[in-house]
Amino acid sequence: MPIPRGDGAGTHKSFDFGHQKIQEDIADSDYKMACSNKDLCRKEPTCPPKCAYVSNPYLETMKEDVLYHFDLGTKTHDLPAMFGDVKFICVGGSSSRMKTFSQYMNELLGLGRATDDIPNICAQTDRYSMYKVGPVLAVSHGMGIPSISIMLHELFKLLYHAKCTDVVAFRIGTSGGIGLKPGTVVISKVSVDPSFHPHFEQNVMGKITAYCTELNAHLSQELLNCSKENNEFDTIIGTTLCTSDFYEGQARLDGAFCNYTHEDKMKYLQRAYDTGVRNIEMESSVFAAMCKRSGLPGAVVCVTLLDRLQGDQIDNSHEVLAEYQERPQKLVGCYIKKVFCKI
Ligand SMILES: O=P(O)(O)O[C@H]1O[C@H](CO)[C@@H](O)[C@H]1O
Ligand SMILES: O=c1cc[nH]c(=O)[nH]1
Repeated sequence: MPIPRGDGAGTHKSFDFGHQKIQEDIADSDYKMACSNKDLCRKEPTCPPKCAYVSNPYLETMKEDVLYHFDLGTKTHDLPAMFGDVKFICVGGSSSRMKTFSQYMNELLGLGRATDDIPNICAQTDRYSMYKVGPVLAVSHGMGIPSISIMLHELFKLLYHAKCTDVVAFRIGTSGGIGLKPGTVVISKVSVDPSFHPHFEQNVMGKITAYCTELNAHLSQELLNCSKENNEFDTIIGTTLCTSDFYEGQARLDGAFCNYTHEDKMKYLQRAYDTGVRNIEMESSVFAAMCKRSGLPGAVVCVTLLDRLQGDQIDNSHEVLAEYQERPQKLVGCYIKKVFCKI
C-alpha cells in the first residue's frame, strides 16, 4: 500500500537502523509536521511505489529523458548501472569543493586515497560537476535558488531512473553568521524567507504555492552528535535565512547599490536573530522544500565565514576559508561513515 505523498513521503525500504529511523521520520512524523500547517499541506495524488523521489505522471510516458544540464540521459547512459548504489547525495555551490569532498570521502570510506583523481561525470557540460565514490554522489549547484532548483530536478530524476533506494541528501555550504564566532557550523532546523516565514514560495504559471522548509530533525541531531564526538569546532542547530541575493538581499552595505542605512541593516539582522536565525545563505529553502516533496531526508550544514553583526566583507585568508569549508564536510563525512560501516 503506497504512502500518500503529502509533499514528502517515502516508499523506501531501510537498509540500516540509522536510515530506518530517518525513513520512518519522513513517512510519519515529518509528514505530520509538514501538514500541521494547513497552508503548506496540499494532498498530492497517491503515487505508485515506482515513482519514489519524483511525482510526475508524465515521466512514465516519456520514451527518453535527457538530463540536459548533467549531459546524461536514459537512452545514452545506463543510469541504474552508474548510480543504482547511491545512498548519499551531497551538494554544494562550488565545483572544486565537491571534488575535494569526493576525494575526502574516498579515503574516509577506505575506497582509495584523498589524492586519487576522481573524474567529473558531467565533464561534457560546465553547468554542474558530479563526482561519485562508492555510495556517495557529490554534485555542485552554483549560486542561488534557480541554479540549485534546476540541478535538484535532474538529480531526483536521476535517482528515479537509476532505481535508487534509501537515499539521504545533504547541502554542504558556506554562509554568513549572525552573532556567532566565524567558523561556527550551523545545521539548519528550518529555512526561512526574508520575511522570516518558514516556507518556500514557488510561482508556477502565475500561481504561488508555498512549500514547507523544515529539515529532517533526526538527521540534524545525528550530525550534531558527530560534531560532539569530533569536538573540533563549534556546531549548533538553528534557523537559516535564505535570500535570493548576496548583497542587498542580505542587508549588506557593500554592494553596488544601497538605499538603506547602517541602522536599518542592524535592526533587520537583530530581528532575524530574535526570530532564531543564526545564518544566511542562498539555497536552503528550495533544497528543504524539494527534499520534502521527494521524500528524501535532507540536512543543510553550512559554516559561517563571518559574523554579519560585525561587518559585511569576507576578508579572511584563503587558508582560513579553506579550513572553514572543510568543517561541514567533516560532519557529513562522519555521519556517512557511521552508516556506511553498517551496510
Ligand atoms: O558556499 P555555497 O554552497 O556556494 O553557498 C553560499 O555561498 C554563495 C555566496 O557566496 C551562495 O551560494 C551561498 O548560499
Ligand atoms: O555572508 C555570506 C557568506 C556566504 N554566503 C552567503 O550567502 N552569505
